[in-house]
Amino acid sequence: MDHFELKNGVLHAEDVPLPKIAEAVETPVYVYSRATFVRHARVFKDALSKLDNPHIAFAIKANPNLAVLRILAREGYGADVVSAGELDRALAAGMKAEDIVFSGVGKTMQEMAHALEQGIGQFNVESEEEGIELSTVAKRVGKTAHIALRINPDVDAGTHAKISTGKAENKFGVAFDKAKGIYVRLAALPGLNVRGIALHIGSQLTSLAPLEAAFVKVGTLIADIRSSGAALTHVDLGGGLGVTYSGDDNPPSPADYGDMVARVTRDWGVRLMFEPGRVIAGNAGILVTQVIRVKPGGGNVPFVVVDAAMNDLARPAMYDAYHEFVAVEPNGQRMTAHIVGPVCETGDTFAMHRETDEFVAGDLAIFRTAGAYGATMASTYNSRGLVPEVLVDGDRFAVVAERIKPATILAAEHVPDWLD
Ligand SMILES: Cc1ncc(COP(=O)(O)O)c(C=O)c1O
Ligand SMILES: N[C@@H](CCCC[NH3+])C(=O)O
Repeated sequence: MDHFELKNGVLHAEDVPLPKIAEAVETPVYVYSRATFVRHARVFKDALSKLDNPHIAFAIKANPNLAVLRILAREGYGADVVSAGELDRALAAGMKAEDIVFSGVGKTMQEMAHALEQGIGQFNVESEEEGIELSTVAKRVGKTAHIALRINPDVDAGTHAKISTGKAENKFGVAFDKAKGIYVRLAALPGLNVRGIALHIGSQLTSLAPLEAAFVKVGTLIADIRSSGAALTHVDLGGGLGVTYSGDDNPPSPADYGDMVARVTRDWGVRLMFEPGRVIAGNAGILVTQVIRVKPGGGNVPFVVVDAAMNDLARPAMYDAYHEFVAVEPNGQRMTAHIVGPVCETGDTFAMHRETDEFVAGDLAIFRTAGAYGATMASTYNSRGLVPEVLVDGDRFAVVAERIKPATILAAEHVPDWLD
């Protein structure tokens, strides 16, 4: 259940009719529900209630909007960041530096220094080389870097290849069989407090089995590392829990996930950390769009051309992802159509042969489950603007990210004198 429902035949975000937002802000526009974010944050936290003081760091790559981060900060969430830009957003939203974890294979030394100066809680170090550089930077700025070593458990997460992160051929983490040696060597370096292990095997996981398999491997590694005399007090289990995009999906519930984690980690004696992204944000947002026109297509299946495109919502083009597409004011009739955007790419196709509400030019529609990896992955391809974001709270709403118009982007470009 989310907070985007039909009331008197019109889709609402909480208590706000979507046509009202479309009229005020124009389309396309991302719309978020504060109540849904809060509910998801609490459901996930409750699912971990059997654990002793778990740390939850929202993976802000999923939705870095400042207002969204403020909601989660108020729910006691920290952040998982992958760049200095994300770090600064989390801080700007009111998240405490000590509650922030810095992941990513390509942290630069400047980013490391910046994060240390801010007092960041933990670096999830993804290679021995990175750990050595971090030691150098920590000494230089006179701070201690608390680190977890990200391991690559080489398990198949059973998700789309482009969002799988825990197979040996993926770029993330250090090889499982090298982890103990790297851990022990990094622990001897100055400026580092090597305190734990991190892992994250992939996103949109619809089964707990690969997660459990990876966590069991971590259990053996913990014992192995401790047997060498090294201390290990923290384990970051990452994110990855899937959400429902279509009725055919059946992702595990946060409660089932929490039970599995409690069972597998019972004897670890560590503080557990989590990095959920999609499960918090996915169904807390939609993309509102308007039908530009309906044109005939081959085999009598029409194209419904909408004003949103692959540059606004990249997931269907990148991962063949399914997003439910429904009318804001359904007339009760149905049609089968291809749903496409205006961008000049064949891949700018949201759905083929989709059975959906009947549409004519001018109708409003939404793509559901667009709150995670939606606005944040937008680009300006085809010199289109960046879609605005609106946050709804009960019967009020606010623009929480403005539309960046093509003219603004054009104004940031310059023709050098010597071209004249
Ligand atoms: C290191 C890391 N942590 C957390 C996440 C969040 O994942 P999800 O949105 O699937 O929960 C990701 C993205 O997959 C990630 O790469
Ligand atoms: N962008 C991806 C998820 C990436 C996860 C990052 N490790 C998606 O939309 O599904």
